[in-house]
Amino acid sequence: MFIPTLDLAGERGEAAKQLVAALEDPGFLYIKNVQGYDPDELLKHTEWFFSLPLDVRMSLARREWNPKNSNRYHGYCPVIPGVADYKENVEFSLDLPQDDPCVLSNVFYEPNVWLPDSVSGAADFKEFVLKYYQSMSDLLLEVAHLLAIGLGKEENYFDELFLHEPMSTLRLMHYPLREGLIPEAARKEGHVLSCLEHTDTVFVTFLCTFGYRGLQILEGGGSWSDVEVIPDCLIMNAGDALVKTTGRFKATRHRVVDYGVERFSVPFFAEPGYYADITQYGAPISEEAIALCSTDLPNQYGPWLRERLNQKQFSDYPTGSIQE
Ligand SMILES: O=C(O)CCC(=O)C(=O)O
Ligand SMILES: [Fe+2]
Repeated sequence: MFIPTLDLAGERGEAAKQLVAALEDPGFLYIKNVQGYDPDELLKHTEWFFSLPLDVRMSLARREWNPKNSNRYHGYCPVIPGVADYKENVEFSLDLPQDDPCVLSNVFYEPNVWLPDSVSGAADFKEFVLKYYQSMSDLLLEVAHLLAIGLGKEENYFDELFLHEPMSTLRLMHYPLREGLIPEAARKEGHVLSCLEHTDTVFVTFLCTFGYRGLQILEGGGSWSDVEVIPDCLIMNAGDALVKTTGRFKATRHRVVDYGVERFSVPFFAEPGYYADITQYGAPISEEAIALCSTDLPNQYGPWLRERLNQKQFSDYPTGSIQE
């Protein structure tokens, strides 16, 4: 399948048109010339985290996986035995001060969890994660501006979504070599999957897969197509919240095939603020948008996300784990 490339160093009007066309179909694109994006540095820090002893990683685990901890939404999620997805990840969001009213009242804004400085390398890791998070947040704003221009609106048309404590999530992922029995649910069309087919729930995702193959997207005709790795480009895809917000575009289904090699990837899930109204930007025109908008789900992003995650039943968010 042809996946177009958006060049952020190119002419903005042209880039805006390309962005809209790519989000329409195939719903995936490459982005090149992203400021602050250095995959080598990102891989170094990602590998560092997952090479820590399991008990150190588990010290950041969400309460679901480590009852001693209070964090429910951010932090570490280990490989879950018996589950078809075979991955571990650690997640970070906006680093708000502990006494911020959002932090005190809302599980989605709970503080990030960090390793103590006594763990050698932890301070560097934190500094890098915050820096990368900021680069991806800046990228989100630029993409939102191009999207607005491409739709014939004022550049700041979507800004309100992201002005107040955006909930974006940075996830560092590791797919270790599989051990033990492979659950039947992980076997599809002669492949073993390490991440099952899904759409992303968020606005858009900026994904780094380093040099690793394995990512596949579902084509209109129903067959799966490999997403080729292009060095120095991020992969971007549309999520359910973009479809709901704009009433158009395509949250393309994707999955990861296990080729029997260890794999790392880093998605940045770009998200509106908890209270952002995600219904106000346009009447639904795509079939998918009509389906997403016709439900009686909440219109504010945070409550909507909670419902969607509960509906989708991802293995890392068991129902109830992120209730208020
Ligand atoms: O690991 C990848 O390449 C993709 C991961 C993914 O799709 C996700 O975490 O939503
Ligand atoms: Fe995904």
